[in-house]
Amino acid sequence: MFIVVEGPNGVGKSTTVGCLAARMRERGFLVHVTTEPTDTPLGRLARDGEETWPGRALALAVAADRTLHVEEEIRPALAAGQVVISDRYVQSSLALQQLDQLPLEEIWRYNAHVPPPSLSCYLHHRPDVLEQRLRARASLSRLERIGSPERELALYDEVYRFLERRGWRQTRIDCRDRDADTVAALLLQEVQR
Ligand SMILES: Nc1ncnc2c1ncn2[C@@H]1O[C@H](COP(=O)(O)OP(=O)(O)O)[C@@H](O)[C@H]1O
Ligand SMILES: Cc1cn([C@H]2C[C@H](O)[C@@H](COP(=O)(O)OP(=O)(O)O)O2)c(=O)[nH]c1=O
Repeated sequence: MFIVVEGPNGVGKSTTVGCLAARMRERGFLVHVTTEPTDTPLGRLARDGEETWPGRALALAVAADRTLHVEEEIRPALAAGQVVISDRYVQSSLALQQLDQLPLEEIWRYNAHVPPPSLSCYLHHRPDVLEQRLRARASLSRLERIGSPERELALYDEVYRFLERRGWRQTRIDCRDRDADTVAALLLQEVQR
């Protein structure tokens, strides 16, 4: 089982992934948690380049990192019988690289070769709450500065419809008035279904 958690900056992806992993481990699953960009030389290069590179270079670097992530980490963990939960995957590129004016079809071409997850979980929330959370951060990345929670939510909605048409298994969870563990419990129900 390969589960990905997606959504705009500050929506609670990392926190929810932690809660979902804990709930699954309690139920006896072997869980491997991972994140994109990865904590590898290629992933760190993409993170460092985000501030200054042209959008297309960043899109390609992130797609290269994802390709290696699949081959060297995700597939081996799945083959070993682990459940893999990734904080960000293809949807992040389809949404975020559009902030750099790249067309959706071009971003899709860079990512079309990686396997679809068993389930992609899109977390969403009210834009004003996300804005408040971003304001609490010490610094913002370039993409956080040029985008906005409202724009990111609109892009993720568009990407959700785009992937529906391509037959991806997805679920969309409203995080309003739900703590991270409640969101994780809802995700687990979806996973079990
Ligand atoms: N469901 C939730 N309800 C309230 N606060 C949350 C929830 N999920 C996450 N948070 C808080 O929101 C902030 C951003 O969460 P984080 O997991 O870092 O988001 P992301 O990984 O999507 O950027 C953190 O301070 C976290 O504690
Ligand atoms: C996964 C992914 C990340 N990124 C960029 C967005 C962010 O600026 C940067 C780091 O991702 P982010 O999830 O914001 O990392 P963290 O919260 O750990 O700092 O990578 C893309 O541009 N496309 C992608 O597909």
